[in-house]
Amino acid sequence: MSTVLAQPLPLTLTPQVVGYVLLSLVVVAPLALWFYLYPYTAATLPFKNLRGPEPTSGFFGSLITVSTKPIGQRYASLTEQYGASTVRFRGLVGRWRIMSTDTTAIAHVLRHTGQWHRNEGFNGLIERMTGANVLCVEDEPHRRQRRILNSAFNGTSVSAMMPMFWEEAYDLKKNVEELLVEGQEKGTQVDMLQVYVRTAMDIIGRAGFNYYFEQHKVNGENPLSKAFNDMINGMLENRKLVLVQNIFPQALDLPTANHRRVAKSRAVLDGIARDIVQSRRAEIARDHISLDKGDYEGKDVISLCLRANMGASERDRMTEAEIEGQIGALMLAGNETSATALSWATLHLFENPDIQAKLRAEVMAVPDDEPSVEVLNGLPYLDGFVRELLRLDPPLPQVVRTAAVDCVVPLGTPVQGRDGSLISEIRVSKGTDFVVPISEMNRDPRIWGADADKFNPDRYDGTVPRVSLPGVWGGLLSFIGGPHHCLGFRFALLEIKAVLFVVLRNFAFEPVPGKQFIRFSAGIIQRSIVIGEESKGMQMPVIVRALESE
Ligand code: HEM
Repeated sequence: MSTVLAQPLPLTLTPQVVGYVLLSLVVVAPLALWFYLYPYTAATLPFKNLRGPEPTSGFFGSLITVSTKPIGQRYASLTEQYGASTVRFRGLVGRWRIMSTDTTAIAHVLRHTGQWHRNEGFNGLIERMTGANVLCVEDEPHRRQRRILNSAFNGTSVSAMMPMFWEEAYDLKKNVEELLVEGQEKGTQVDMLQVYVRTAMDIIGRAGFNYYFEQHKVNGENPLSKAFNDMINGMLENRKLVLVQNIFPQALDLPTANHRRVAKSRAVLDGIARDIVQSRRAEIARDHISLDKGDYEGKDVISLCLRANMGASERDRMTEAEIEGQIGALMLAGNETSATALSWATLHLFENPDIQAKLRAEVMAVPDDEPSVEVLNGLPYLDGFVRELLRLDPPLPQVVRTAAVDCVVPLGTPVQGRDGSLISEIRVSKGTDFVVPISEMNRDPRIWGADADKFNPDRYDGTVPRVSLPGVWGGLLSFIGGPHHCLGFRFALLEIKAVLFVVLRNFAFEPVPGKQFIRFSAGIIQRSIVIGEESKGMQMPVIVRALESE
């Protein structure tokens, strides 16, 4: 038995020892981290046989090369260059990404939500802003929340929202009329994106939780929307921090000024959300609202969720905090998406006067100012226009999934590896990102033909045979597919059609001379930026003329 070994080592903090410790912290630790992030992950990469570009930057990997290309062509050059539908490249801080245009691989990743989660940093960001809602939870909590929410977004529930969509669309008409300068026969320049953002917020407030934002009246200064916008700006303003948070979600806990601002706005948002849910619950308890009533009252998403929750077993229910959290989720998911789509619709209208005239003729021929859902959905050219709009300009040009476990992705068409062998499935390790290139798939000439980049609402007349993409709607990926597919896709389609119906019957759109647009996405949404006016952020200036004046 050795008593010597049990003695603690005699360690005196001499300047020399302190020097060694500091040296290891300053030199050895970063070296070890660098070695792990780059040479080690490259050597042990399970899919190193896949082709792909070498990184151009240690921090950004190949992201700069990819993201400086126009949306819709970001990955096409990679697939062309490497002659493969599936390529690998480095993302931020050495993290590996796979990008695939193989429909089997995409369908597999979108369907297998137990293996493929949304990015951890993204989920963390959303949760910090709006709570643990459907936008950022995974696995069992997601299935549970989604089951309750589905009842509010099925065809019947969304059709019942139609009277409210009409009210809001006609409110938009009134607001645009107020913006038009009298006597300007050639029309007035209006930023239609601003108009649509306010309308979409009004719509989501009423349809989502029976709340009146009245954004046009209050100039966007409603307390809830103000707290919400302030929170988003606080979270996204510091772009460097956003990048770091994406890789290290722990950075969300740093006591920065922006994070304090987010916490403050979040407290306001939570307070209002709590009041809203209590009011909806009180209305149901008083049986003030009956779902049998023919009117719109009580059919908002939160009221429907509360009812579905009451009917669910305890295990399947949403918690109080989860229900309140859906308010932020709806504001986040249902505002800019629809508004951006409408602003791109306006661009396609003024860029294609013939299409604008044909579409106007179709909607003008409808005798009713507020047609039924069936009549609206039965307008073939409007339907083709909306499909073409969401094909060419999906508000979310890509989504990214991250492997939650080591797993395998099958390929429909094998690709040739670096060693010349054929790869028919890809083994990936936990933490690998998978990019679903929505825009590229929606514009792929192999699927859509040689004129894939052309805006052509007539391509849906049923005569062109084409491969269907694994999306929930229209054979497109715009609302993606699988258990995380857009919950609000029926809602968005009716909303967009109702607004287009009203604006086309009342206004004509022409381009503002000299203004050219680029499609830009630094984050999630594809925005419209005017070349030379980048500092103004996203906008859609257009010349608007009231039709009665003709
Ligand atoms: C044209 C408009 C819209 C487009 C193109 C769109 C597209 C998408 C896409 C691509 C996703 C998947 C995101 C991901 O998983 O990374 C998504 C999710 C979602 N969308 Fe939409 N969206 C639109 C409008 C709306 C509206 C109006 C609402 C609500 C009223 C809504 C509610 C949601 C929700 C709650 C999710 C999360 C679903 C889940 O993870 O289970 N969206 N949307």
